[in-house]
Amino acid sequence: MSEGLEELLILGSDPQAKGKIAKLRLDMLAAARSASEDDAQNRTVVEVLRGIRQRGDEAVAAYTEKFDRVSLRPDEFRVSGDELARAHASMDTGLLATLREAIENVRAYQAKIFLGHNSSFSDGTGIRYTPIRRAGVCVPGASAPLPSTVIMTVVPAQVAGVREIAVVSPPRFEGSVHPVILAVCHELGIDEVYRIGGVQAVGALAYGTQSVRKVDIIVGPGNSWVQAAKKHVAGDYVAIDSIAGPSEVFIIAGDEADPAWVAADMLSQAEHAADSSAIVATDSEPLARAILQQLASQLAELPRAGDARASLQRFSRVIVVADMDAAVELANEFASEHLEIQCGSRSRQIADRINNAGAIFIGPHTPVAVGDYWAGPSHTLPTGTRARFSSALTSNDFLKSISLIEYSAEQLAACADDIIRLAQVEGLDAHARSVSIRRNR
Ligand SMILES: NC(=O)c1ccc[n+]([C@@H]2O[C@H](COP(=O)([O-])OP(=O)(O)OC[C@H]3O[C@@H](n4cnc5c(N)ncnc54)[C@H](O)[C@@H]3O)[C@@H](O)[C@H]2O)c1
Ligand SMILES: N[C@H](CO)Cc1c[nH]c[nH+]1
Ligand SMILES: [Zn+2]
Repeated sequence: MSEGLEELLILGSDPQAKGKIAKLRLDMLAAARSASEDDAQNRTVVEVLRGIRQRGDEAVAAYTEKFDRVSLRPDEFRVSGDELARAHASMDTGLLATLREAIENVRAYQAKIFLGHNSSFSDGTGIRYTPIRRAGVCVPGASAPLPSTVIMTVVPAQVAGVREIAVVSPPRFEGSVHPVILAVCHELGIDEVYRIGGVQAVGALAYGTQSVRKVDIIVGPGNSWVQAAKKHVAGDYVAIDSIAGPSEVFIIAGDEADPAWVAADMLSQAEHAADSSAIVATDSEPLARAILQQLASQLAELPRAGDARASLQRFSRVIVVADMDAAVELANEFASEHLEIQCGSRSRQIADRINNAGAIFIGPHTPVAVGDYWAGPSHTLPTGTRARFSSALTSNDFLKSISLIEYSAEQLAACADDIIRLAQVEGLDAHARSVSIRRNR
């Protein structure tokens, strides 16, 4: 048995297994929901947002100093065009070629699934879609700078036709944003980039300050602070996408799965941050034990082992279930951001039974990294069981629709009595009159 990781194993035959799984889920839920309760994080988020609303730039600078330990004047929030161009010019050409291909994959997929096509029907109804005018995009930069997130958020917005896109990312790289993040922004034609992050950046985008113009929608992943802030401003000040917090993977593995591959995929999400999660459900106890052994040996070789070990200990388990039905039930209950199915030829059939997941990765050759970087669907995905009601970020999230109704005199005459009857039953006489008054014209 692998040293130090035995505690991750939950055997279905253990009388306490149900309790252990329920506790894991509750602990994860509590962490994911913390900002909705009256707790310390919530109080800080409210205080920071109030500061930004009342004092604008001055508060953004003060909280950037406090939380990011970077001192910036408001006229330094925005990254200059020169810095963006320099970052782009100094990018390795091989990396640039790879990024361009990833961008094309995302653009092609987001265009294929785009629903924003106007319709007008012969019955006098129709719908017109318009892109949201101005979007703010959060790009993580504290645990690790994530240039891929620029692609996975900006490209869907561009496909939808969003005219103005402002990117925010914390100033964690020599007081600025990581150059590859800047280079990708430049490559995508984004020239509005701010070296601010966390709650203060979400507040600046939501309310507007002297140097940051208010946006209409804020999207993108981030730590629990960023997501808590998005939740606070949502609906009143701006729209948001989903709550896309600390990364998660749930893996359904059959005895045909390779334990080394399963362990590698667990670690690939566990390394994101100390509050990430990686859970396996398998009907094979020998596989479960082999995965734990692999986890221990691969963890020892991982540069970001600290975060990965912490997230393994907090929110990760290898659960031995009675059969695949039980694994499917657990997967639907955990509603994970990423769901991998490594069950050989049964994988696709099992995938058909999943209702709750941000994205499903089917078969042994589809590690989450394929979606993180390459395939086309956005890697911005709902976490904390919110895949029960939220979805991956897509080009469609940047659309709003306007309903259209245009009746002729004949159409109105044909339904006048019915409308009048419905208005009268609600006691709304003026509604009824607005129809009857048109009758004899
Ligand atoms: N669900 C998804 O789609 C998805 C995609 C990519 C990344 N992620 C996740 O995004 C997260 C990115 O995390 P990150 O660490 O890079 O952070 P981040 O860049 O999202 O946010 C960092 C900011 O949080 C603020 N902050 C940190 N601690 C604070 C505190 N104690 N009080 C007030 N503010 C505080 C600071 O301003 C800091 O700049 C990871 O958990 C990763 O797993 C999720
Ligand atoms: N796995 C993350 C989403 O939870 C996305 C990402 C970016 N870079 C690497 N991975
Ligand atoms: Zn990842």
